[in-house]
Amino acid sequence: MAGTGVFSEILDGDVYRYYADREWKKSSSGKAVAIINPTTRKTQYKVQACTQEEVNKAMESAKAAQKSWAKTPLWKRAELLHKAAAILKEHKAPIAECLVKEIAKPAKDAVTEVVRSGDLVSYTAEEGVRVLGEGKFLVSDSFPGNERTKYCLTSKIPLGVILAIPPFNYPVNLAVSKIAPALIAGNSLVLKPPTQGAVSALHMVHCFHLAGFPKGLISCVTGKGSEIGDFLTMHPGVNCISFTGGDTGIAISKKAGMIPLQMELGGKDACIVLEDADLDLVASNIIKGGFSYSGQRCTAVKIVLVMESVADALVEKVKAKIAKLTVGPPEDDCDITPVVSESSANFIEGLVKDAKEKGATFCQDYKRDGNLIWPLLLDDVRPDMRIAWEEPFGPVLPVIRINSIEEGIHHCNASNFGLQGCVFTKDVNKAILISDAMETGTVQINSAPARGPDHFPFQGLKDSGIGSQGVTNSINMMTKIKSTVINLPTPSYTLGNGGHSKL
Ligand SMILES: NC(=O)C1=CN([C@@H]2O[C@H](COP(=O)(O)OP(=O)(O)OC[C@H]3O[C@@H](n4cnc5c(N)ncnc54)[C@H](OP(=O)(O)O)[C@@H]3O)[C@@H](O)[C@H]2O)C=CC1
Ligand SMILES: O=C(O)C(O)COP(=O)(O)O
Repeated sequence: MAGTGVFSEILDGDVYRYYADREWKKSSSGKAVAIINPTTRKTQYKVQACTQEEVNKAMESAKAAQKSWAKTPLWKRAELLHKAAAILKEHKAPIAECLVKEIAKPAKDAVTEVVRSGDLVSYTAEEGVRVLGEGKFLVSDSFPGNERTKYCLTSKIPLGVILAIPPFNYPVNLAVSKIAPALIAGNSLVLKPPTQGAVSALHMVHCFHLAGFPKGLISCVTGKGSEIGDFLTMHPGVNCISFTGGDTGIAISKKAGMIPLQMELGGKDACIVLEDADLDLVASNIIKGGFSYSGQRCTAVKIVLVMESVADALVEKVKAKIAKLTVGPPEDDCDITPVVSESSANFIEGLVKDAKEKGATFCQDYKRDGNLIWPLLLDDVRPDMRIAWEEPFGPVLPVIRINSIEEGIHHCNASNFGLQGCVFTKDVNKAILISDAMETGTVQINSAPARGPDHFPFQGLKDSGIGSQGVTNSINMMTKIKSTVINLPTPSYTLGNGGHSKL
């Protein structure tokens, strides 16, 4: 159970402690932040509201700890990460329980998130040993005008202190996808978990604590982003920010100093359906892509752009599948569970009302009970409706009927987002042309958008992000290249087999 057994030390009365200097601490603020269970809409957990002084202290400790961590052999860093991964997987049940209670993730998906996170940490340890164990050797005579007098040795060095800020929808997985690359590369890390999801994240951090990472290397400071967010992101002790979330990321990137940024932000992933597509395959992927975790994924299918000639048939197939989705509490492992907050449900409802007023066809009746919104397919959506452009982050999916592929591509590219997209057709040549024309970080051919497998590059164009994630890219992003150049007084050429260089 959450907060019991090995996790009992992270709880103080009914408030979870924050983590710094290898200790679980109570904030001197004396204040707590409530975490509301999306299903019951009652306070489920409480976490510390950390102060600016506590953030300062965590930054100082992170800076000091990073220096000795960078001197720890790579294989030892990897060993500790493997240990943390095993502990995380061993404790998947209590962590999954937190995910169910804090963010209403369906029970089975909650377990999957923890297991996937353990796998990600192990994979990062293995990949780090390979990627960071190699550098480059360059010689000067390949550039015009140079003799072979300079040998350049490059290696990847850590950046320092990484600030990691994940969103509510994957508070464990999108935290470890930042923590593991940071640590394997020799950085230290300060984590600011999302408020909804903070307790799951604290349990995950305790698994790293149990693995034995040194004092100060990892800190987890809790509190509302609106209160401590700016102080964290503008802190002079931060050398890199890895953020996943919404428009907040755009504001952060304007305020942050001259440090590397990794931003994974929102998306309006389009699903373009051509006339020759396998409509059963499309319908299954629309269900998986549009409605899993109630549409609260940045990579969710957020708009279907289907050729008019097959639209009726596709809509019928999707309707039939929606009718089979189970709706209810995450504990019962329902397909559709309450969205994360009342304000999110209100926002979704606003998009639905706007579509209604402007004449969209409702394939189901709109139904809502508290934060629970029944899955809804909106047909005949037009570009003047908000839902054609805005991401609901909920179980509501618009369909726009198109008369040409160009129309579909135009709609996709007119979006301010550019995360992923997908195209369904049996004609692979057409699919490649469409993929090239879509202004998104990834295009999936004949499958719904998805971030995983976690070692694949993951990036957004336009307002969807800066940089690229995925295990290898994150390791590279959290390092910098350092060169050492050996300057020879005279050119030196190796002559190869049988040759003799006169010294
Ligand atoms: N591209 C991607 O991979 C993903 C994108 N998203 C996008 O994120 C949005 C929903 O997620 P949500 O968690 O609500 O996103 P938010 O941007 O609201 O929050 C993300 C994180 O930022 C923190 N935060 C809030 N304000 C600040 C601030 N001023 N400075 C620093 N940090 C701050 C939040 O903390 P707190 O919770 O305390 O407010 C949370 O940890 C959607 O738009 C979705 O598309 C979501 C997941 C993945
Ligand atoms: O945060 C998100 O929504 C993602 O990064 C999507 O991940 P997924 O495609 O694995 O759900």
